[in-house]
Amino acid sequence: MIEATALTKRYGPKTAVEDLSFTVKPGVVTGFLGPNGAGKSTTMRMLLGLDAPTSGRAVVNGRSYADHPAPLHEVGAMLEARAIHTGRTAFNHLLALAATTGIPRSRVEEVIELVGLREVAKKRAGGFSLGMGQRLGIASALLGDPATLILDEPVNGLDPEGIRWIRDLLKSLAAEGRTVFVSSHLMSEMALTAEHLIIVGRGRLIADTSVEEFIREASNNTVRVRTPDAGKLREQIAGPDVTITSDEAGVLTVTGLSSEQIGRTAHEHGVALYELANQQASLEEAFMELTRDVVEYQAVPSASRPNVTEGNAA
Ligand SMILES: Nc1ncnc2c1ncn2[C@@H]1O[C@H](COP(=O)(O)OP(=O)(O)OP(=O)(O)O)[C@@H](O)[C@H]1O
Repeated sequence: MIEATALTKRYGPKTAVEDLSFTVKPGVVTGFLGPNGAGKSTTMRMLLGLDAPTSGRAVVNGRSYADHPAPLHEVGAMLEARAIHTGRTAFNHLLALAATTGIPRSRVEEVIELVGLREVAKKRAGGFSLGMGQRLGIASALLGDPATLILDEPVNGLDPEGIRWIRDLLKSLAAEGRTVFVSSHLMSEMALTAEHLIIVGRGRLIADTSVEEFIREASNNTVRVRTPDAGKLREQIAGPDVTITSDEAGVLTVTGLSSEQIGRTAHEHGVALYELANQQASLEEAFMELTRDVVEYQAVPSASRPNVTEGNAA
């Protein structure tokens, strides 16, 4: 379990993280999402005791990282996959890390197997591809068999096979009851990997939601209706919270009503429907919309900001 409470980090005049509170629970993969510069890495560094918060608290399993007697067994982390001794072999790199905390050689062999690096374990890590470097980073994180994993952008730069591998690994680690907290700036990737999402923009919390809920909101009742009676249907479904547009003869795009409500009204008034379909915004679009609002909110003084009702955007 990871808990951030009113976490704030300032670098001089720059506020990287502001009043951020969230909880990451064990058993599911939690995605930490936000555009570049949103404060994800800074938050992760504070969770790992690598950066001191200006104010607020970051604890893992009830204690700050530094207060854990054997932190490698408690929290495994991968912040910069390339932060490795390039002159050493992958095996020796892990062995050196293990030796500092009394982890046996057999565990090194185990994690090498687990991340699929057996073939190249005796090669110098300096010659590794980005994907192999990421695997080695994950092997280091897993070395102490920790209950909590914190990984910063582990899929960055990986090929589709590598991405799928990490996705499956993270899910299986969570299924074992671990806390898995993984950052990304790609909504589409997180939708496939995570069950829960903490979304940040400009250092602040934007959403703390399940992926399921996010997807449901993203598909926020825009319905495409094709009918030979568009004029009549338009009259029947019009209302104060309903927006109806038409870019094509005989086709209406409706927000503010569900497909069930439209279908029922059409039936009651004898309007034939040729098509009635929920339109789902792509997750990436929904994510950009969500984070764009934060940028606008920050950039435009409130007095000149138009009064936008949430959920009514065209
Ligand atoms: N040591 C530092 N000194 C000054 N500003 C910093 C420092 N570290 C981070 N920042 C700033 O704080 C903000 C948040 O950075 P951070 O790296 O945490 O974001 P991020 O969400 O991880 O983004 P990215 O995916 O680009 O790494 C950025 O504007 C960044 O420039």
